[in-house]
Amino acid sequence: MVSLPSCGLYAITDAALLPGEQLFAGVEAALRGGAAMVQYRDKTASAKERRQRAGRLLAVCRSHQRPLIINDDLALALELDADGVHLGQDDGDLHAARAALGPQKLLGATCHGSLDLARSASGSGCDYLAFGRFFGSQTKSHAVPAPLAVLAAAQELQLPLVAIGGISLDNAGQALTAGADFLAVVNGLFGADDIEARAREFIQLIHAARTRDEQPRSPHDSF
Ligand SMILES: Cc1ncc(COP(=O)(O)OP(=O)(O)O)c(N)n1
Ligand SMILES: Cc1nc(C(=O)O)sc1CCOP(=O)(O)O
Ligand SMILES: [Mg+2]
Repeated sequence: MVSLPSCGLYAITDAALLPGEQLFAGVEAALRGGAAMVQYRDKTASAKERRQRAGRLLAVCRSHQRPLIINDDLALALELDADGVHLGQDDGDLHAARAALGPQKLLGATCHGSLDLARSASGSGCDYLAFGRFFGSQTKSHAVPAPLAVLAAAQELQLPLVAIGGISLDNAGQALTAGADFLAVVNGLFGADDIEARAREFIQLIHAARTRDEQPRSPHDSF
């Protein structure tokens, strides 16, 4: 059983950016670069192809002891004994998913910019809450915009918070400062010429933000 890290880079696959064998090489590179978690997201392949690809990705992730989350498809996650599933608002009931997965597997939910959705997801036994999109996304340009302030508001739920949507090296700091624990990235990671190096760059930003947060306040601080 691979558990959820406390923070990090959440690498989400894309069939157009990673065609054919590039899917496996790209995910391997992201993991070598230090990605904390991988999501297999594929809106175009057949059910058979998705089963084959997800099975191979699971082996890749297992070799790095990192969780593989299946997007949308609880049945596939259960069939493959993957590490968990990510469900959006139209992807099925979260309570039922938790019951089917059991307590050990990971369940993530899309909460857009809504604290009410986040509270409900938390009550359904989710392991992390995803918010976004925070920036313009090439992968999903029609995704509903969300304000960064929802990340501060969601701290009350005491679950890991995932920021998604148009995240790049240039704006990642804003999401981290606002309270994100994980950066979920598609194009900003898998669109890079050197995926491993890009993953390392994101992780440096995440670690820098964590280190800043953990620094004790100086006696000269005015707050
Ligand atoms: C980590 C993470 N956050 C949000 C999503 C989006 O899920 P959903 O709203 O179901 O949209 P699709 O990804 O299915 O298009 C996600 N996949 N992962
Ligand atoms: C899959 C997805 N969900 C979103 C949401 O807002 O729920 S945004 C998004 C696309 C993320 O890809 P990129 O990092 O390329 O913008
Ligand atoms: Mg979905």
